[in-house]
Amino acid sequence: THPCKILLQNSEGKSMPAIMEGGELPGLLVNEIGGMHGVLHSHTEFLKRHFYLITMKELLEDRKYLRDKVQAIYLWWHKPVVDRELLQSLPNLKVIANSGVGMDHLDLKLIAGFGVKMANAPHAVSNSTADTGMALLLASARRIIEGCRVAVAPNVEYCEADLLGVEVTRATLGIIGMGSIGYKIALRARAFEMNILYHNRTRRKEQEEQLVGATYCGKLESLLQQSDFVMVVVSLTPQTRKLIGKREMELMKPTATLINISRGAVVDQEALVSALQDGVIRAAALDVTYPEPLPRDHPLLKLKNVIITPHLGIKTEKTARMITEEAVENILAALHGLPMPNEVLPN
Ligand SMILES: O=CC(=O)O
Repeated sequence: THPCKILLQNSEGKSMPAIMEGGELPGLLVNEIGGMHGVLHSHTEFLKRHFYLITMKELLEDRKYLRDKVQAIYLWWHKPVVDRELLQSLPNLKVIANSGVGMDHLDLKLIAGFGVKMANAPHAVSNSTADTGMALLLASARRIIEGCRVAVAPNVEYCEADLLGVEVTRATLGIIGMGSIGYKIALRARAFEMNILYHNRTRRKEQEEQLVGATYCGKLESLLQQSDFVMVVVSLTPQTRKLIGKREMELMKPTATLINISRGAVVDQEALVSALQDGVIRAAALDVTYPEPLPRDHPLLKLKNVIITPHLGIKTEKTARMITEEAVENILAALHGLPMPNEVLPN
């Protein structure tokens, strides 16, 4: 057990770890409590067992006292925005914990330059994100959204052939990115008897053994050429920006479906619109786009062969709770000078 788990367990319902001088709880800055961009109301009791909660509004109203008190920030859904001005205004800030795995919204070098540590929450999110990927795959293959529209609009005329979908069982799934989410997708795909290919910077022999029968494609091209479904699961970095562009879509089968559950910018969206309009690929299912949400007049919203969901990836109540627990573990570790379970370093 990580030492922080012990800290958490000890403090559950009992006395809280007193970190600041005089036994005060350390200040934790959050954007707001509840509302559109705030930590969940239902998590505040748990957070308050460990921290003195401070919202951005309170911080801006108070100036000195609260600024000195803040030792940690918990970013809920990318908020508050961490910029130089905020970092400069918090002299005792030691750690920032992010409520998810992707850190592309943060300037990691800038934050590290202030001597502030960072953590993400990779374990909490992997199951629910993999579920979202499979949900999109199945919905697109079996035309669930179109079918639903037909079913609820009683006067719509349709012929059976219009709703013929693609068979998922024993189809080939190409997973781009074999991290913890990619692995969970492969586990699910195995239950659908899918033929699994994956591409990753480095070969993951251990995962291959556990999955039995997942084949490594050192070349992305080879995965794209063979797959009926291509699932994008890599994090967004300068190396993966527009990883899937015109050329990559042209390598895919015309019957193939592209599913993106990572970040919109990993796929070249203009190239995707053309590929879908021209029948270069069959369909796309996207949980992520750029920007989010798309402007109402965006061409992707007019295409019939696209499913778009509003970044639902990690959104279940259980995952949200686990994310907050993982964040608290990381923050407590940093504040106690212990190794953080999920420290993220600038690369
Ligand atoms: O988008 C979700 C995450 O980064 O975990």
